[in-house]
Amino acid sequence: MADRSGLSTGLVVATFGRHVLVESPDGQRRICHPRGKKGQAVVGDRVQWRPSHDEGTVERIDARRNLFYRQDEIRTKSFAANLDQVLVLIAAEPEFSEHQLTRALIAAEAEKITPLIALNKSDLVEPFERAWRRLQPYQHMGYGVLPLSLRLSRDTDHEHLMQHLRGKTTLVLGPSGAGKSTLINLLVPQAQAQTGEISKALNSGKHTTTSTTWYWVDEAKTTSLIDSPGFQEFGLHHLEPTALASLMRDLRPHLGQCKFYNCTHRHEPGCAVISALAHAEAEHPITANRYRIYCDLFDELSEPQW
Ligand SMILES: Nc1nc2c(ncn2[C@@H]2O[C@H](COP(=O)(O)OP(=O)(O)OP(=O)(O)O)[C@@H](O)[C@H]2O)c(=O)[nH]1
Ligand SMILES: [Zn+2]
Repeated sequence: MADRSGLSTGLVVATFGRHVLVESPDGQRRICHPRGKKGQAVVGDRVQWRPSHDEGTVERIDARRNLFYRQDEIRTKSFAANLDQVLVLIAAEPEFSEHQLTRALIAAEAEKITPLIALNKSDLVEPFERAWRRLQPYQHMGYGVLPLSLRLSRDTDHEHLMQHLRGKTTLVLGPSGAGKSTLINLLVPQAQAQTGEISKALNSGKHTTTSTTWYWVDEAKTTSLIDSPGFQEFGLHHLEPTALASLMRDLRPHLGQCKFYNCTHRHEPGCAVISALAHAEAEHPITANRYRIYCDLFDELSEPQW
């Protein structure tokens, strides 16, 4: 419904280039174009839009609770907003990257939302045990790890997943081959149809294919998933390198205990983080892998941005 200024509210459910698909509270969807060069709306944005013919223009983007960036080799770009949760789906096979996992956890921590890790393919017993062991430090840090076998235990997995997802907007992130499509099709059986509809709407408008997409899981529209095909890594460039350690749950307990108040924890004498590295049995251990990832990210965030 339009207000007196002629503006209607809506939710951005897909994006394609600078154009967005906006869903009205009554469920109607239409393509909206940005007004001028103002900020780009992303999936999850609540917007004020104005109809023009059978399309519309986005006039305003409502204040965001949070904003997430994705990154590839070339650039960083905002792509999702107003999330409640990030679900990192990894699997026994292919072997997951701790670097990617850590980036996801840091991106979520920076926005004060709780990430959930799901480890798929528990039917592949040996690789699963290996992967589970690799995740032990993360469980120790307090992250929940949900074991799944989307192939063998669909019904129980469905129930367990829903216990975590119900009532929330969750971004699903997973490296290729972990089972992300399987998971989305399990939770949103009509996902392919929804995507088909979106492509149709876009093709008729001569737009390119959609990237990030919002799916309603339930008819009452209380639970939703966001899928972003090809999405592998969060962009972290909006973070200061000096903020990194406080966003890593294993490093955080050591902060404030280094000799230098502005310690970067990379080479300084009397560094509590470096000293924790040497003591695997400490109350808050730091693994060599996590420390290396910290150093890599510190360097990455210290590089100038173009
Ligand atoms: N063994 C086993 N295989 C599974 C399980 N879940 C999914 N797979 C298989 O893993 C492969 C990848 O699953 P997809 O759902 O296509 O994975 P994806 O993450 O969407 O991968 P991309 O399409 O490459 O992005 C498929 O061959 C699935 O059948 C599981 O629980 N156990
Ligand atoms: Zn230090």
